[in-house]
Amino acid sequence: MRVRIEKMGINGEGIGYINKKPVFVPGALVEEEVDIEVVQQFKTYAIGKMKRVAVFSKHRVKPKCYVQGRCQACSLMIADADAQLEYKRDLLKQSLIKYAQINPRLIEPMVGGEQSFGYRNQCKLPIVKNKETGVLESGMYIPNSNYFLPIEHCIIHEPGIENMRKQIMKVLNTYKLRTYDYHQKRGIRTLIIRGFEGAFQVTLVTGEDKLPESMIEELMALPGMVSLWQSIHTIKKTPDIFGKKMILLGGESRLPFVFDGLKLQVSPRSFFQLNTEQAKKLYHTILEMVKGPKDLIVEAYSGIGAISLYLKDQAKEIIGIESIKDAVVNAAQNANMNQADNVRFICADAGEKLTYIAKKRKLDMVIVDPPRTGLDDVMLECLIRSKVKEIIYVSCNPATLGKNLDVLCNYYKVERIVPIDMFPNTQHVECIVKLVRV
Ligand SMILES: C[S@@+](CC[C@H](N)C(=O)[O-])C[C@H]1O[C@@H](n2cnc3c(N)ncnc32)[C@H](O)[C@@H]1O
Repeated sequence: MRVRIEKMGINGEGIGYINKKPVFVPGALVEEEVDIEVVQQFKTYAIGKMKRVAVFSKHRVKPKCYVQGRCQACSLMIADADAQLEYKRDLLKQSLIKYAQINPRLIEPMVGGEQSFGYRNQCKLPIVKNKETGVLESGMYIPNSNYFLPIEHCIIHEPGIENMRKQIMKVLNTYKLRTYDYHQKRGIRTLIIRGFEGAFQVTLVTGEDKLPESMIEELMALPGMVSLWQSIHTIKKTPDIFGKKMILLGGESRLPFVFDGLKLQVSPRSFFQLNTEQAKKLYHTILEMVKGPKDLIVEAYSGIGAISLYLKDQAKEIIGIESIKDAVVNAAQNANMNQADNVRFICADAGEKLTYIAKKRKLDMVIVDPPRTGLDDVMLECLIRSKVKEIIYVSCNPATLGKNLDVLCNYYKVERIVPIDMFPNTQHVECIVKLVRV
């Protein structure tokens, strides 16, 4: 069956129509005509498997990665960089129109980056033993399946991370570690590496294993190893990658780095932006939107406090709220290291704590940077009741952003929408929205 692709979907698939019913075709691009086989039929849509491209998009390029299309992380790698920016802006536009009837003219051009590859400063990869060779391999589970795809080399990770990953895997294999066994609660589950400028923090997520001392020494001797952790994680079905128990195996407990003049440090379980260069543009745009001195700014979902500290000269007082304790401890130390006496951090649920603060204090501005799930009802209710004059909403999910804006736009006017390409080659869309109370 031949289908013309009309637009891109949120997972980076092409969308065409058969008898007005949308068909999602992974691997197809807008303006292409593709021959497909319909492999799944649902009431309101279908899934098509591409057999052949009959008419190619002028933006199609040969993917640089040998597992592109199989690992499914970089679905837009088959398009040139300019087309990717357009597709993502269009995805954002579709969501904001669908959920919140936002005027698309407010959406500015997407801010691209210089680096389309080698930008990711962290990897989180499951480890599985190859049944034929007995070798431990790091890779990815294909979404919605149990199929493990070993990834020898990922061109999205920073080269230093990839180099470290290969060296660590060599050591793990020398010591013949086993893959995690749910019954025995032993073995290795995941390898997490975070790195900045040649310095690395590594976490081995395992069962209740006692790791060999000589292996720890070998890992600590790897060039650039600054901080080595073990995370004991024995819960079977959970989206959490880290376990509750963390053991420092060697080196520093935190990874220090400099971000655009700020001295920062981060613990394994704390969040920090994955694309350092684009994060500078993200923060710079927020700074531009803050516009001048305020009395009180609250940053909800503040991670290690980087946005609050970036804005430290913009307000008499800044309060960050974050639910992960390690991140709050990092943030407080980061404030100290940057002599930011006017910035403090609280460990709490953002919606609940902001509700409490808003009852006592007048808020000039609230910055929210929630996870993909967006703002919950407590936070939305609080923002509406607090009558805060300005909101800056940093979003990594156009769908939840759209749904949240639908509520907020009864009280706020959208002033600017700036999409930033934090994850080139993937379908992920990040953007910043400035809202002003009507
Ligand atoms: C997208 S990150 C933003 C971090 C930070 N703004 C930055 O730029 O580095 C979202 C953060 O929200 C935190 N978080 C998630 N749910 C939360 C909640 N209910 N209350 C407070 N913080 C939460 C996460 O731990 C994470 O650090």
